[in-house]
Amino acid sequence: MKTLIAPSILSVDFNNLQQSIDIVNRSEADWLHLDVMDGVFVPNLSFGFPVIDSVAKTTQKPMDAHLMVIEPDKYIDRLRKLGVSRVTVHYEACPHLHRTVQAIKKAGMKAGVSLNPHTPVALLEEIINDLDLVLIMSVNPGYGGQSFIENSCPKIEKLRQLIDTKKASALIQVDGGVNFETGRRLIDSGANVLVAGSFVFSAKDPIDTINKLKKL
Ligand SMILES: O=C(CO)[C@@H](O)[C@H](O)COP(=O)(O)O
Repeated sequence: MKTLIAPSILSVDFNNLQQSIDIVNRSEADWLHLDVMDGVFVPNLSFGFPVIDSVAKTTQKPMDAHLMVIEPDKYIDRLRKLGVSRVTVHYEACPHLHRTVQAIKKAGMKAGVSLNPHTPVALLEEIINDLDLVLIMSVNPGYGGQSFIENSCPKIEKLRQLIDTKKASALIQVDGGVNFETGRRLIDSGANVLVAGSFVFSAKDPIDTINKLKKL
């Protein structure tokens, strides 16, 4: 399948949020990635429903929400009402992960599970067939602009093997430190969806950067 690109707006200038949404709209990006942080699960706050509500009014791309929050179940219904298509929760934040995944799907959205860099893919063995997506964090979540963690490529290879062995259909998404060089290696390791924030929005030509990532 073709690689999907999901630009993250975490590192944009929020004074000019509409300008960033327009960039994504005019590019070949597949999804718009929304990094929601609660200051508890990760040591940073980002944005919540009011911003997602504004974004929803003008984005032409499906919204892909990555919840870096404790108790994500509380937010599923509101995300659905705002028109979010995909919700990804953290394995490390969900003691009843199966219930959370089912709740996202019951609400009519695609369900993803994200793994922090230290969390082994083998922990997904019993739930992989219920998932639409697995998000491998290639940085410790919380901030944009961090360095890519090298172990992410072998980790993706292990996940690809698990998905194939279990005949599952989950997409493999990767987030953190994605650029042309790491993106190429991630795709070679088996990734399907690349999230890129600072690399896109600090580029001279963000639209061209998104389109080139798509062609990797
Ligand atoms: O979820 C996160 C950070 O927790 C990411 O979406 C980052 O925002 C990716 O940023 P870059 O590494 O591409 O700047």
